[in-house]
Amino acid sequence: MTGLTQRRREPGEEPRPDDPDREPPYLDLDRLEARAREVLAPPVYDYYAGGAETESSVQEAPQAWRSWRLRPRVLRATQADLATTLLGTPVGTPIGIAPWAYQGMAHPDGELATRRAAARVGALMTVSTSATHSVEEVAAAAPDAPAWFQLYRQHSPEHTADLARRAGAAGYRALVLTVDLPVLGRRRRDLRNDFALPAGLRMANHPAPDDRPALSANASTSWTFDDIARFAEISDLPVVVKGVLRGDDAVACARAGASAIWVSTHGGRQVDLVVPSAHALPEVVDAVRGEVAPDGSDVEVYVDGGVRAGSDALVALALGARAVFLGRPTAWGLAVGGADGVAAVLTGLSEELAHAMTLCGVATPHDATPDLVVRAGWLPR
Ligand SMILES: Cc1cc2nc3c(=O)[nH]c(=O)nc-3n(C[C@H](O)[C@H](O)[C@H](O)COP(=O)(O)O)c2cc1C
Ligand SMILES: CCCCCCC(=O)C(=O)O
Repeated sequence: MTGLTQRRREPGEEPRPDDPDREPPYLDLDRLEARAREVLAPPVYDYYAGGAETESSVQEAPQAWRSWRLRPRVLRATQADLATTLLGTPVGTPIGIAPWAYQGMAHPDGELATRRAAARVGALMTVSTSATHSVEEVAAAAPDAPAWFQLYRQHSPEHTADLARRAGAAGYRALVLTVDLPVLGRRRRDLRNDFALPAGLRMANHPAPDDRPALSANASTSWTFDDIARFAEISDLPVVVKGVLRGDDAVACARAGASAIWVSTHGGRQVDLVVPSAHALPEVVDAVRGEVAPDGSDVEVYVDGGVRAGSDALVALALGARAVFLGRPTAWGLAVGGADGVAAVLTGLSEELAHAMTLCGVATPHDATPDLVVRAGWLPR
């Protein structure tokens, strides 16, 4: 729309959908989510956005990062470099992609697009068991880029073990056991919508991929501590345990053979009123200090949940996370812009993190130490 027919926009007014200068707002994640909501079918949007029960944990997660304050170091003339290693694998940024299911609902290329985006920006992607492309198809989308495979226990033990083996054979660098889903959380939006995978999409790693399973609150996916060493052996991969929120559990996982602990509330989709990741992280980091992974290196700690800005990520690194993972922001990027959208979200937040690091006198992720943060005394703990 150009020329005389175009009404001048008021300051702060959103461009209309047919406005050609309507660039996707990749750096404003609330607006990006609003844009994704326009393009997604309502039950799909609800599935991605929603959480357990009242969703207070979904709301609280980003706020919890903001209950910390940064203490900048000055006079350091710092040029930030985001490169680091995760379980020995070099990555270009400590901001990675958390596993999230059914990406084909957001974009026809689904996980393939996300994987290509991660490869383009040097970020690590974790691929969900509940993917709409198979473990091998996603690996082949960017064969040289590092990725991890997230494993859910399947009804048949043989099928679960087979998936672990296939992940190893397809070149994934770690197996992520998600332990916070012994049963599915009570997600009121999905119950109300009777949510199921839309026709035409398949659960590609499922034994009967053309089933259209509804998310069932009764499907038990419990792991035990014994599974940690067992799956490391089956796959020949290091095991990351995802969904840990307590120091005692973190130590028990490390002693059972985990190479890394991933602090997560599953995006507030499992337990409502759960302690936010931003507050659980220090306890877990303290607890695993001195714990040794099977290869003799230190047990690493990662975190996700409500990370929406570079400063949130810097707080997480300062509290001891080696990497920070994004869930929903990458879903909104995929829905709005496919691989370009995911890459833009990752690049935007990584640039913000580098900027925050420079402003705080932090040269590398390893230089983000606990003295850099303090709890904001005037906010509820
Ligand atoms: C739509 C959706 C699907 C998810 N699917 C999985 C999954 O298949 N496996 C898993 O371990 N976690 C899953 N998660 C949890 C994410 O890995 C991650 O913990 C969470 O999204 C991080 O919070 P954030 O969305 O606020 O960034 C899912 C999260 C969302 C939003
Ligand atoms: C019975 C397992 C379904 C898991 C679906 C994916 C997931 O983790 C989610 O949060 O949704």
